[in-house]
Amino acid sequence: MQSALIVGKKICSSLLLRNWVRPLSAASDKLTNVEVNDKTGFAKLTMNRPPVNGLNLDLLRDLHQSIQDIEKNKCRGLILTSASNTIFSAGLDIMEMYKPDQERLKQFWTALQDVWLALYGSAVPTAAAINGHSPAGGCLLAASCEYRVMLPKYTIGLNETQLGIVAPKWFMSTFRNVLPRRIAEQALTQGKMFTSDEALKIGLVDELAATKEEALLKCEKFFASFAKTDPIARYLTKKQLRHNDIKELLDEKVQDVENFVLFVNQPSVQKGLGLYLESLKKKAK
Ligand SMILES: CCCCCCC/C=C/C(=O)SCCNC(=O)CCNC(=O)[C@H](O)C(C)(C)COP(=O)(O)OP(=O)(O)OC[C@H]1O[C@@H](n2cnc3c(N)ncnc32)[C@H](O)[C@@H]1OP(=O)(O)O
Repeated sequence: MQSALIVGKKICSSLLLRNWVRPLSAASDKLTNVEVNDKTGFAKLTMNRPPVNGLNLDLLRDLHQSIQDIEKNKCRGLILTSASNTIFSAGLDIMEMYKPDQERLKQFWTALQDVWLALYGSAVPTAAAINGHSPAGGCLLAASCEYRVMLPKYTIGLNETQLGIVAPKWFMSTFRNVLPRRIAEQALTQGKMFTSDEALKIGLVDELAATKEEALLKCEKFFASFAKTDPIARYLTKKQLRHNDIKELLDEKVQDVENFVLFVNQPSVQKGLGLYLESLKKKAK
């Protein structure tokens, strides 16, 4: 795993946080980066897997570790964002699902479940500064946060049905937690990708911002809105509201992995994924 915790722009060497600092590998190898503002206590968690922040096993494991670290350090807010100028995250790395190694496939799905459980259930207030396109798994991450600020002229949505695949129940509950049920149902069945303006209109994002810096500031302003609330009361309220969604996955975690493995291995699904990958590569040329 290759993520680095940086406090106040420099690697933290205080006694309090010494255990936190995981060994740094070469900068080009880092998949996530955490910077904590030591004045505000807000953590910025940046995904950095070029070109599109495809969520592969390694990035998911890094994300999970970083979320846990932020939580353990009792940061006062977590802002999820991307190092790319145009892509928040392209969602699941389809290469993990196409002609997969079976053991890795299980680990991959388990890692995604763990990231979702940690982010959706986080005790720390969470926000996403969506500074680029955010399809499928990218949208799942953003929607798991409590607040979203998006830059203009990008797209966001759960587009699974357009790929001929079915988003699992917990993807859908995450959407339903943000959107009115009827809009969620239409969007999910159509596999609709929303422009930033459309996303704002339906409430999939809370605000638009002209730049990433402005988006980060707006996320911080959201955290500041909790200044007069008790953090434990705040967390317990969030926990109760999200309890059923979390419990549903926890109760079926192993079965959910089995369902995923079974689904992915179907010849028709493999064929569809292969064609989709080809179309992405053709488009890139
Ligand atoms: C099978 C059972 C499943 C059960 C449920 C699973 C739920 C699934 C959730 C998911 O997240 S599935 C993934 C859905 N994601 C997408 O549909 C996004 C696809 N990508 C795009 O739309 C675009 O790439 C983009 C994100 C809008 C970026 O466009 P841009 O023009 O900037 O870059 P590209 O030239 O298209 O891509 C660069 C490079 O990256 C490859 N790539 C893009 N997305 C993915 C991906 N999701 N997985 C793997 N690889 C991806 C793309 O092919 C290009 O590769 P190269 O040609 O450079 O090798």
